[in-house]
Amino acid sequence: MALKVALLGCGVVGSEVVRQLARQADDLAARVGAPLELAGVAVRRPGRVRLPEVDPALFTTDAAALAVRDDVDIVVEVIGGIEPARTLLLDAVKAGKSVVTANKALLAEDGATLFAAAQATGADIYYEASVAGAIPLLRPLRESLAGDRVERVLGIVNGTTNYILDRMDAHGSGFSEALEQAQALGYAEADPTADIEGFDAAAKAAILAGLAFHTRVTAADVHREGITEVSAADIASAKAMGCVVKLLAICQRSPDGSSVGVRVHPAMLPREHPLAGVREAYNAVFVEAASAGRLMFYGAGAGGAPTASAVLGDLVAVARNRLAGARGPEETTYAGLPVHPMGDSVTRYHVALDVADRPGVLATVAESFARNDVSIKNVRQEGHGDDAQLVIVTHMAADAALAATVDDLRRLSTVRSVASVMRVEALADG
Ligand SMILES: NC(=O)C1=CN([C@@H]2O[C@H](COP(=O)(O)OP(=O)(O)OC[C@H]3O[C@@H](n4cnc5c(N)ncnc54)[C@H](O)[C@@H]3O)[C@@H](O)[C@H]2O)C=CC1
Ligand SMILES: N[C@@H](CC=O)C(=O)O
Ligand code: NA
Repeated sequence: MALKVALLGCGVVGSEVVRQLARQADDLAARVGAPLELAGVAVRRPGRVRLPEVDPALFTTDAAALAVRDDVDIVVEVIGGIEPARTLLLDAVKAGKSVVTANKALLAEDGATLFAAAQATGADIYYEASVAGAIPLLRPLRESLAGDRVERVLGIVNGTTNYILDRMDAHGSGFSEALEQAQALGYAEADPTADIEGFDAAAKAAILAGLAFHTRVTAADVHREGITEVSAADIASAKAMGCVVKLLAICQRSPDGSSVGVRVHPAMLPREHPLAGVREAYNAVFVEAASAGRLMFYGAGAGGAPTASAVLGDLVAVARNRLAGARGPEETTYAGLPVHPMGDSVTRYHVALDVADRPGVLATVAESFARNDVSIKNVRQEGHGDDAQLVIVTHMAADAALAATVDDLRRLSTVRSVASVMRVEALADG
């Protein structure tokens, strides 16, 4: 007997899910052990969706009714955002439906409620597409690495911002032009503020940290900075240092293991760093585990077809579970580790200062760093006279110490302005 699938949302990802379901119907049926049949497709404006693969009678604007209909076994949610997606999925789970979703915003805001409801009814919630699109990452973290101790997860998890930064770096494109291209290619969120201000990456970081450290982490716990402040000058400065600028998500245990840090911000990476070569809308994530060592996951992080691949992989998995009367592994949050404040995070920094080119300037600047316990790795001067700029790279320092140093520097009469402050991530301190 066929398993009936309700599709909620039919935009970039949803329409590709429909196409793949139709194209691969026989193979999917063979893999699952039963055909997967669309029970209905919930859309906002039916007249605007042109999909010859779908019987027009299957379109509905009543997502709420479709999600709990008796004949529906599996609900696939690709609407996005918090509401109505949360209510739709909660009702579906309470009605015993298996759920597949790509909605990281919802999972990072209120995954706990959904998972608790799923536990109560024994329903599956799978969400591989929600982080790093097509890349199998969540199931490896949840299942393959369940016997190891993950120490750090670091990566590029937003395709839109990687596309923009890559275009600015490699083609000299302007920010708005590159964003428009990313939107046209189907990479951006419905409101691209979610991408460029780092909300999307922060939601993904929360999901990754939760799985990696067996701890409940929400988007609100994540330190978030987007890329709107990254200027062409920052990118040029990075280039001069042999670096590129990337938006990174970093989830890390504290050295004593008693807390975790979860942050999203632009950072400079040396060009030889494996993440520096991640171009266009690709994503890549390092997972560092005690026994496995360093693993790297790379692939298409955004776009209709790649994301549909992850959705269909989950669909097959929950369908198989359903037929077997089984359930996928649950979220484990037993560790309950606190998320430490950004000030306690430790990394290196690149600081560019517009200064007066006169004797003693370097000494006053160096004193500010020393006073705050931030050790300087190297200093270089660019320009002379009124155009002089000091570019300083530090060794590892706490974020709070660097912030205090920058406050100090702003008060120095010899420093005209702090032109740029950016974190520098490398594989090892040097
Ligand atoms: N586009 C991408 O590359 C990726 C997207 N995702 C996630 O997948 C989800 C969908 O993303 P896209 O397809 O790109 O967005 P989209 O904006 O292209 O599609 C969403 C669709 O849902 C429809 N919709 C809104 N409210 C509805 C309602 N009440 N009932 C029925 N339909 C409704 C909209 O009209 C739209 O067609 C989001 O959660 C997004 O974060 C995840 C990974 C990659
Ligand atoms: N807007 C997101 C889509 C995938 O999650 C991105 O650009 O990465
Ligand atoms: Na994924």
